[in-house]
Amino acid sequence: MGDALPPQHDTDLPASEAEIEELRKEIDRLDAEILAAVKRRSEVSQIIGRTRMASGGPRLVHNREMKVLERFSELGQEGHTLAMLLLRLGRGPLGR
Ligand SMILES: O=C(O)C(=O)C[C@]1(C(=O)O)C=C[C@@H](O)C=C1
Repeated sequence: MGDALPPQHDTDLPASEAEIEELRKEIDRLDAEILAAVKRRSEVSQIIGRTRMASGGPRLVHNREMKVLERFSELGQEGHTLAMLLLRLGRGPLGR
């Protein structure tokens, strides 16, 4: 990941045009990975939810949701928002 590039530090000069191009490619690759992971996460979450409800269980599991929120809280308030969105995506169209 990014091993063709020199180490980057906050004090470095801005990246060259060529480096910007490489970095944008890295962003494009990361976005594709993130999108695939979010789609899969939503599928898995919906499978669990449907299975639980089919056997009479609750739609939501509070302590699991707390764990997800905690996990993303290292990113601060935006991490909390991101975790909430992931949980909403997992609920599917009926859960919003
Ligand atoms: O872990 C579960 O039991 C799930 O149903 C998954 C999940 C999630 O998306 O993380 C979704 C809904 C629940 O309220 C808690 C967690």
